[in-house]
Amino acid sequence: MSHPSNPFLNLNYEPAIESLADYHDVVTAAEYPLHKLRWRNDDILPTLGLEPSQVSDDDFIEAFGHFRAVRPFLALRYHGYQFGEYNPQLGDGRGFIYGQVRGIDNELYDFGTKGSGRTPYSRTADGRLTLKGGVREIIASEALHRMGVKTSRCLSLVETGEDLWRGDEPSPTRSSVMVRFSRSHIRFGTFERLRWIRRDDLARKLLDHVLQVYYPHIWGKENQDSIFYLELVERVAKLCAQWMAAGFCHAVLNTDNMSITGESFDYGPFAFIPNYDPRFTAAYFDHAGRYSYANQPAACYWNLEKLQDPLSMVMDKDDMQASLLKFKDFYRVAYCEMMLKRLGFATLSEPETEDLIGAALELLSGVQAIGYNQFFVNLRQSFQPNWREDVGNIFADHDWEITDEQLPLLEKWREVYHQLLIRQPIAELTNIAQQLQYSNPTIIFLRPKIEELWERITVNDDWQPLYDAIAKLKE
Ligand SMILES: Nc1ncnc2c1ncn2[C@@H]1O[C@H](COP(=O)(O)OP(=O)(O)OP(=O)(O)O)[C@@H](O)[C@H]1O
Ligand SMILES: [Mg+2]
Repeated sequence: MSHPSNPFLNLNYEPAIESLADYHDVVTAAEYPLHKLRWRNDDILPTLGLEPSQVSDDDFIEAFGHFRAVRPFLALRYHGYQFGEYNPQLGDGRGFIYGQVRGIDNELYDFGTKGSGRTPYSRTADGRLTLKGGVREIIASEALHRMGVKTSRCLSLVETGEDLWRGDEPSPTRSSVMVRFSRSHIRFGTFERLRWIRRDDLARKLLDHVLQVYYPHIWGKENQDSIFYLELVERVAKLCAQWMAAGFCHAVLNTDNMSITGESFDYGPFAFIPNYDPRFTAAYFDHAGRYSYANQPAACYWNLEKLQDPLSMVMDKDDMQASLLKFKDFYRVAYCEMMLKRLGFATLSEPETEDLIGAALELLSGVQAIGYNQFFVNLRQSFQPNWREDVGNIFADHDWEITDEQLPLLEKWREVYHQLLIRQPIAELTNIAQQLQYSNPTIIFLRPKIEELWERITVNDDWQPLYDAIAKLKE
């Protein structure tokens, strides 16, 4: 059954990482008893120069379920620090690069699989992805994308009809294979492996590749390596700030899950925080809270610092350390920018920004009954131009359970917000309302919500609630 017209098989794939030869193994895809397309991300197709109407479900299944090949499948080699311990036995154990293709934005993108079968790096594991794991990854990436986080997306999810056994899901559980659309699958751990095998030459070659493809504005400049590391620090700090503002806890910030492009990916035991609790920890196995919500900036900093070891094979370490010290400032600027937007403002003066964010976090921290993202949704939905007229109008009809002792926290926030509104011209109020809509999607994917959607799938095989929930992100 050949489909010469399948648009995915006719894209102009580029042998980018493939031509470098030293960073992958060629592997084969698993064959499955079933191929049911459960998710196709039509939002991504225009970036590939494709109209959704030109691409059939069968096209998706042929390319990303049967894995009809255009280029060789490449399982990438990498190591990584996992919860602080170096692990030289990693690598793509259940995925490969299906192909790399240039978007109409002229950026190079990866189609990377997850759950596509065993590879030389699978160790004792099955090379598979659970259907629930696939669904959760779709939810995380779509929600984060909507909230302005630089993230990979899921291009497709195909259910594959196998029984899988997992400790963290009622088993047997259903299987799937996902194709992820991402800027790059080159991880910090890709460089760490080169240090372990003591190959300065390969580190140089890989870094040149990274610069040419993902940092072309730096490539060829004097001090290009130094500028690269500084920009990576900035990108990672910014990404981390985006997670924090979104109330997102990634849960597994190991160096094999850190992209060299500063893009967020690999959504396993992640969670959106229910309320503002800095110690919130998403992974049940993270007993020490290493990757708790509030530890994420420190974890990213630690990962960037560790990356200096392999990069020092080709560039100066003291110079990198000096750049790393700027992490905090980059983080702060990006965090304030994101939070301000969520609160309705494009820019404010520095003291105004500090006051507003400070009052919001004090309120959310002191009144745990107000959900973190719920607060921003309530703000979006309650905001009225008449808030400017009288502080008493602000959240006048809220239904949060607030005790008398907690009331001053709300009063304080109201006061700060009111003062800011007074200083805005009246014409600015529509911009605030728009900004609130833009930055605060009304659907929040807390764990009970995800479980509810999964329940409908697992009990009734009803996928509509999931599709509806994701469509709601567009509002
Ligand atoms: N079911 C599995 N079969 C084979 N290898 C696996 C399996 N689950 C995880 N691994 C491997 O264990 C390591 C850590 O897994 P982790 O969950 O961070 O990555 P992943 O989710 O598999 O992939 P990615 O980081 O690309 O999203 C990776 O090398 C991964 O390939
Ligand atoms: Mg991973």
